[in-house]
Amino acid sequence: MTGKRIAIIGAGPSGLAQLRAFQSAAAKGEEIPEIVCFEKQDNWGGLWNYTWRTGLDENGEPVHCSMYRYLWSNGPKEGLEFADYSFEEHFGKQIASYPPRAVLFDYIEGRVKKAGVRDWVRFNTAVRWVEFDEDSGLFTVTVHDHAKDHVYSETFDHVIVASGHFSVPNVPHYPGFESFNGRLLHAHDFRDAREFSGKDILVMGSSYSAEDIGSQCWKYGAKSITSCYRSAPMGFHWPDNWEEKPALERVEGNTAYFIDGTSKHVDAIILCTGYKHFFNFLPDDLRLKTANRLATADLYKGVVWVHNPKLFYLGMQDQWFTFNMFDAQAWWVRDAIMGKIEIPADKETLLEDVRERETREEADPDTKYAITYQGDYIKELVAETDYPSFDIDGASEAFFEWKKHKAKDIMAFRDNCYRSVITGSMAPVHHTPWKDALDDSMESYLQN
Ligand SMILES: Cc1cc2nc3c(=O)[nH]c(=O)nc-3n(C[C@H](O)[C@H](O)[C@H](O)COP(=O)(O)OP(=O)(O)OC[C@H]3O[C@@H](n4cnc5c(N)ncnc54)[C@H](O)[C@@H]3O)c2cc1C
Repeated sequence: MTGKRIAIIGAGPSGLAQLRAFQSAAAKGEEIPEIVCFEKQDNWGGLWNYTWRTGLDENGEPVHCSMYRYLWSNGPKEGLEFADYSFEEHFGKQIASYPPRAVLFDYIEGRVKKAGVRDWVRFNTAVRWVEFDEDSGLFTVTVHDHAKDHVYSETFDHVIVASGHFSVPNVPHYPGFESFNGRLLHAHDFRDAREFSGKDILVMGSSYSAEDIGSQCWKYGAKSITSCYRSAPMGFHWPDNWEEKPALERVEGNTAYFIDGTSKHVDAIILCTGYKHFFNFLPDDLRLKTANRLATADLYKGVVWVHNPKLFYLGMQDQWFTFNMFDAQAWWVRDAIMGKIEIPADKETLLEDVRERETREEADPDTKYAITYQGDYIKELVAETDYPSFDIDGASEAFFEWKKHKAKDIMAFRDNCYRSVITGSMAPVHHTPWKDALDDSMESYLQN
């Protein structure tokens, strides 16, 4: 141990990447700081730690999970595979490209189980407040240990915020919502598509949640899907009983009225209207305020808080890449903390880096460019650490193919398969159960 103490907030994929990064240095005989990871849930995995609960959890904390019962990987697994722990290593064979939620949870967990870092996590422990003291140069982290029902504080040299940003829903209001005669919910609280079987559903929004929740409801028997957009339609070839409309204007009884003058009877409205970056445990001087974008505000190299470089954030970007990007960030943050990477002392230099990233992002909003942009970002970080280098352009290629396959057949794109850039082997074809089978269990999936 170096004598330093590090607090990690959250044991989702980002926080777990950080644990693995430090453990891999320790495994090479390097002296590492003391690591304490605070996790408010009773298990690790973050959003992938599925719960049926909505609203408050068993401790009275807001439920973190925004995933649903029949959630299957949205992007191809070849775009997110860990470079130091392949799917083949975990499952003993290559698996299909779009696994169900439980399979991805198992994979994420497999690596940290192997690393033996569970003791570094304090479960059922919610971070309540973080403060920085200029004189001592230390952070005080105050937490609530729900198991003991005890609030306590400890000091740390660095804090790494890995608490995610897809849990606090952005909930708009429209006239008539208060007297709507059906079910009205945000995607954060959507759990089981079967609830909407036989119903006319309005899905508000045009991003992944709208696409996927609408598709789920359709596949599990909704009578009709109407989706409405603010800026542009999703533009896929939807089934006959799926209609895209422009923005909602108001609701009266069970009728939704749209700005083009049309209307539709709906039984349920699902708000796929996004999430907020929300950190109620951080004071103004430490709190990230950013839109969901590739170049987050105020983060040097996408991870260092420019106003206090002892504080780091992981996974705060809009996400094309996920697990491998969190790894690239976590390895980089580890090396910055361990003094192997130097963070410029001059704040202006840090801000210049942020501005340069913003300018580059704004130069071309095209999707293909966004994937390349984020791939280049990962390359940049990986080049500075000992994270195993891998074919990031190949991983980007999987995303390009994914976009093409979605455009071709949005309801069956998950039947496609891609080549692993880590092991080089091709994923087997798997026909996802999109019409009849409700079985998304890991056992059933792995039998294919
Ligand atoms: C509906 C949905 C579908 C998705 N599908 C995919 C997909 O198919 N493929 C993909 O790669 N990505 C997907 N994602 C993206 C997802 O963001 C990432 O896969 C990943 O979960 C992000 O990891 P994270 O660790 O940054 O955040 P999270 O997974 O959100 O984990 C954050 C952790 O921090 C903990 N925490 C929060 N606040 C506190 C606190 N105050 N004190 C202590 N602990 C705290 C939480 O309990 C949680 O465990 C999806 C996201 C959503 C919402």
